[in-house]
Amino acid sequence: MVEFRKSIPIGEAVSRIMAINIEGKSEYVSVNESYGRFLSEDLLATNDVPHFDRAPYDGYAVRSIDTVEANRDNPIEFEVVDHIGAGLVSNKNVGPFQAVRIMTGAQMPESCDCVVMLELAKDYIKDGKSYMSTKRKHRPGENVSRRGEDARTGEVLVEKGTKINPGIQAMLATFGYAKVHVAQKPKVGLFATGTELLSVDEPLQPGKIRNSNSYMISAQIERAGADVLYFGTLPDDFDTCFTAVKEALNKVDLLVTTGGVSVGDFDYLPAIYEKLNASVLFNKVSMRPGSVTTVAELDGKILFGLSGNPSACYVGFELFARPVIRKMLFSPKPHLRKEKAILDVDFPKANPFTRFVRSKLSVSDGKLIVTPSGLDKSNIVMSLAGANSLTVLPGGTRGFSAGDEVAVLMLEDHEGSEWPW
Ligand SMILES: Nc1nc2c(c(=O)[nH]1)N[C@H]1C(S)=C(S)[C@@H](COP(=O)(O)OP(=O)(O)OC[C@H]3O[C@@H](n4cnc5c(N)ncnc54)[C@H](O)[C@@H]3O)O[C@H]1N2
Ligand code: MOO
Repeated sequence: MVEFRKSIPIGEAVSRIMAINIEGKSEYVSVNESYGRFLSEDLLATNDVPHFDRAPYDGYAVRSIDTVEANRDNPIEFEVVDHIGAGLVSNKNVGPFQAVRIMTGAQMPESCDCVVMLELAKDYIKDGKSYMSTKRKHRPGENVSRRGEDARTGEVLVEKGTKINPGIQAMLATFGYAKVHVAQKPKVGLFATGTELLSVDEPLQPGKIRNSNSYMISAQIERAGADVLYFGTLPDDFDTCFTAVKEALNKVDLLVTTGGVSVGDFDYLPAIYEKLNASVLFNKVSMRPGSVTTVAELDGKILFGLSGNPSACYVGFELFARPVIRKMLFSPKPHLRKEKAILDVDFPKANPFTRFVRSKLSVSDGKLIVTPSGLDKSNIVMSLAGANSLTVLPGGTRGFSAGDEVAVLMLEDHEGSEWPW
């Protein structure tokens, strides 16, 4: 007798998972190791940037008031009293019609309020002294990079939960964060179940296939920002699977398995959850692919029983496991980014279930266009490589036509452009 399963809408399934009280933890790592990690605290400016007025050009620092009379027919002469490069500070008190030759990045002398660029100055020696002259009137503050123009002390510059990119790396160094608080990477355990599974280096045998889900899901776990603890493959044997899952749970924050969740004679995951006394959040979702996805919770750990069918497995991970990982990484928006796009092909057949079609999103004439990246069946592997998105086709009584506007979930990878742009 096949057990009865009550199918729930995808939104309800996601809500049940996200309602589990599971929190991320923080750790303190060197800035050298922080690229690609997620901030576990807001990033604050610890000083003004720049923290002194400075020259943004090579030139002469002068008092703007001394240039008021300068014009094409009336060059104004300045005595050059000092010469500084970036990193040096002039201690000269610059008086009327005096100048400091200053290089880009150097701190402005106290009494100067503008910089005459080298290109607008003529320099010469007279009676053994250095002079320069300019024919250009300068405004107060002209060619000066002001203290605090880039950032002000105490400003929140980047919010908690943001992935550290090269620009944030620059900020961290700018503010002297030799170490930074980031989210600990959740440890996600992974098993692939199935007696039919061969390893990547084995030759094909009758009735057997190579295990591709482990490699796919490992990459998805890493793309989401977590660490993988790969426990290998398991045969379709209840006792072996039960012991392996039970032991693995002690070592991980989340556990992903692929295969063995349907109603077949060797689909043991549902029975394993029962014997573990885990509370099953759902075991059927009104979606394709991934309808058999079964998710349970035990002692604050979530067990994701993903389908063995590769496309169903892929979609199940992105919709159900990824947001939990991102939540543990403090992301305020843990779900896949949603955009609207124009469908490029017809889906004439109505389907009672919401479909997540592996698809390729591209921009054409300023519009987002989406087209399937291959065959739309749950056992398909090949459509995944070219997929940068999942097209959402809500279940209902009608099909969809080319030109319809649809929701698209983005999978984060962006293709480059041809040259020239
Ligand atoms: N009578 C019914 N049969 C099936 C139902 C149903 O409702 N009633 N659901 C179908 C749907 S939908 C799906 S999806 C599959 C899901 O089955 P399982 O998740 O239990 O997965 P398995 O049976 O173990 O495997 C399915 C398929 O995927 C291949 N596979 C498994 N593991 C891997 C791997 N690591 N790498 C690559 N391929 C893998 C496996 O060989 C099977 O071909 O059930 C339907 N049946
Ligand atoms: O769960 Mo199956 O993947 O609906 O296709």
